Amino acid sequence: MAQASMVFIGAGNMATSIISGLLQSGYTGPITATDPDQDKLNQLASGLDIQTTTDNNEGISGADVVILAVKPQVMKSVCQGLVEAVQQSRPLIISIAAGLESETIEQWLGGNLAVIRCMPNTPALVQTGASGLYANTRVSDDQKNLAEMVFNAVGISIWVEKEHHLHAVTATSGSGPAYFFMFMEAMQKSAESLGLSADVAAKLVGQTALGAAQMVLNSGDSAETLRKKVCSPNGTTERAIRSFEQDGLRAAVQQAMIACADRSEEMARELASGDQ
Ligand SMILES: NC(=O)C1=CN([C@@H]2O[C@H](COP(=O)(O)OP(=O)(O)OC[C@H]3O[C@@H](n4cnc5c(N)ncnc54)[C@H](OP(=O)(O)O)[C@@H]3O)[C@@H](O)[C@H]2O)C=CC1
Ligand SMILES: O=C(O)[C@@H]1CCC=N1
Repeated sequence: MAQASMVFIGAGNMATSIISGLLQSGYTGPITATDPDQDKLNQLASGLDIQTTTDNNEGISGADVVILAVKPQVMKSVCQGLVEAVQQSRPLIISIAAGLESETIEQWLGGNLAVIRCMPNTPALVQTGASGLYANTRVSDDQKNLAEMVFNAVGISIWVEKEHHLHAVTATSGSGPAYFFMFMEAMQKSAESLGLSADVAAKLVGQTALGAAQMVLNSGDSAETLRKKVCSPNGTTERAIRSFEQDGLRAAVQQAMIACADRSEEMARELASGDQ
């Protein structure tokens, strides 16, 4: 495993997930995290072999990879504060911000830089993340391998050839965990109203989601085939599935994912024009 020196700018949820995953996967290269909040940094670093600083420029000094993990709305000012340092050392830049295009980030950092854009998701926290990656033309094969190593440490990663496909990745896996959580919330509430305790409902729903996901990934059958295998003719599942179909579940999912991808595109325009 390549042991590049990495700095995470912004020590929030996603950076914490990725750093934890990297360390658990056996990565021993130097890792630094920066954040304005010293308490947050202390909490992150307790028990972990990483460096921390509240000074972004101090953090990126000597780094091979700079992972931008701040909210999209503060990214411009963060990048502007790093221009001089990155123009001198030219590290690989990886942004995980939703919506924000690689060209915009490259411009904000002064231009002529290798930039990878990544759309990860929160299951990275438990090493079952799914990340979409896009590289601009300045990124070398070694740098691509390094980025893959970072995100494979917290799950799986896939490359997209065209940057606009990241809007679809955002609508699928970036925001996707929230859809499943919502479905699980609804199932838990219904199970409770059918008489189960909250604890039992949560356990059964969580284990069922885990089992279903593992079957989709490992059984070799499609989700459609697996669904049909649960449905006994004129049985209970068939009745439930018919009810979902009648209530328009498929159309509702499609509408929600289109709305998500549209918002991702809208954010890209707003951020590039400085409207946010
Ligand atoms: N959450 C998710 O499911 C996903 C998020 N993303 C993207 O990941 C990025 C990070 O999201 P997330 O981890 O949830 O956000 P968080 O708010 O948890 O983390 C961002 C961190 O950056 C800190 N920060 C703010 N300003 C600066 C600065 N000038 N220099 C250094 N650090 C700073 C924030 O501090 P403070 O809180 O004090 O402002 C915060 O600790 C976002 O761009 C988001 O679009 C991508 C995929 C999924
Ligand atoms: O909601 C958001 O904007 C971020 C990006 C994908 C998941 N969370």
